[in-house]
Amino acid sequence: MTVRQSLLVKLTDTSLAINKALVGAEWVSKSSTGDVFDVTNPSTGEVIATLPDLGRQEVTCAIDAAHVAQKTWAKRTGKERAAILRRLYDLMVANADDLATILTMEMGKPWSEARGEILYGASYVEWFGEEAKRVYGDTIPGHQPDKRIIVIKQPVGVVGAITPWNFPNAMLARKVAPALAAGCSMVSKPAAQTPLSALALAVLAERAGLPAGLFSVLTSTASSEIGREFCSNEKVRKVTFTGSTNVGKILMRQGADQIMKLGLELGGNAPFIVFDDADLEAAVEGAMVSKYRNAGQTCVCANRLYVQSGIYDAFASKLAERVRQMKVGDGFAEGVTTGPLIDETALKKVQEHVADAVGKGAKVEIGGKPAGQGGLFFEPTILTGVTADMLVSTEETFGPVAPLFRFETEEDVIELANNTVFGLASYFFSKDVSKIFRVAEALEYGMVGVNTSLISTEVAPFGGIKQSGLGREGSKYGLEDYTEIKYLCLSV
Ligand SMILES: O=CCCC(=O)O
Repeated sequence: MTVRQSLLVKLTDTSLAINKALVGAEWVSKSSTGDVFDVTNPSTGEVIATLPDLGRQEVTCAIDAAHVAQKTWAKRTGKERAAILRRLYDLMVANADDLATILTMEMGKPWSEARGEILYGASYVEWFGEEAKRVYGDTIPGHQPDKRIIVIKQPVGVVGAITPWNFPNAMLARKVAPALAAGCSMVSKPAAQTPLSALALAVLAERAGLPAGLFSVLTSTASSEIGREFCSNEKVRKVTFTGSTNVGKILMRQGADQIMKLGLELGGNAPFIVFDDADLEAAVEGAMVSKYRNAGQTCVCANRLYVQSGIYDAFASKLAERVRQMKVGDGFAEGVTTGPLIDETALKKVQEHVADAVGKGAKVEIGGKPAGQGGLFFEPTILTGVTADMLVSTEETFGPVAPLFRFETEEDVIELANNTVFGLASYFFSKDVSKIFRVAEALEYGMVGVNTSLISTEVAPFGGIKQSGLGREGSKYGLEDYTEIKYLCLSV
């Protein structure tokens, strides 16, 4: 197993680039089958590491270790758990440059954006470390004179986590941090495209003093096999997953026999609404951040931009002015704002969405095609004259394409925005206070950004309704999702 020189030479601390998987207490360089898989840099297509391709045998080992380790961990005080998480947070910040380099190499996003993700991931570790000391219960006045009722919260136990490639550090950090804070253990399976960031996090967790066995990182291409084991192994008490709605449904079905506790952060189809009375500059800035962050590969990315007739042309032209200044390329190159898409399938989907829209009458204002000389890059794109019969209206594009729909009234746009099975993030821009409350309450979404698209933070509950998922990540609610409520009834 190897990590290639092209990655190692970019690191200050090369021991963060690991070519082994962490199974319980053991770093393993060989799978039981001997299978391996390559990790490639999506900007160059070059192989940067070869890792053991683990299967069911290693998953059960990791779960067994997590089961044993969790019992002791749960007995530690919140303050002790907090101290380890604080050390992990400090290590993540101290090593942010290297962690960002590993992330950009395996995922492609611009290095400064990758560094931002590391700090974002670290913020969850800091937050949940602090919250570890505040897993409060409750007392309830008894229902009979001799009765006293006490509510306590206990860790759910072993958690299986499946995390995505688009935020290889932050999505894992915001699962493992609350799990550990609550007294759970975690067996994680990062996306096969981006396992190196997860392994680096495990190295730092070990350095922070996390007891062995509590946090495994399984490198594998066998996602469905591992998901099935998570859902059917009786030692696992919760499965947390960030990814597609289709896979979320499969996990729900597979977990049914065990009544598995599930945390699901699934697909979105975010509406981004600009009313005539919006602050135009703020709306354009919001669209830039929401639409083009991570080359549009974010579950909370604006997918459908609804712009009211009176401001449509001005918004389209100002947005195009900003998009024209964007630079596509390798995430390590100076001034690059947009990296590659993750793979060929992603590129094909974006091309298909643009071709479908154009075929049905949309106009490409800017972009609209793969960028540069081949590879996985796609030009930041704006489509105008977009209508509800186009694929961009119903499916998540997951690419740097902003389709601008025109609307006339508040009632119309609420209906259009809610006309989807998804309910993750939504955004709107208006200066009218009454309208702000009306629209925010009418949007059927777990998160609503009002005059801002910067909604992701460790202090707020991130999550969706409808087919966008179950549970919340971040905030006090994110910790509660890793606890069980037990009530004690005392006769005195
Ligand atoms: O893609 C999913 C999550 C992105 C975020 O936390 O802002």
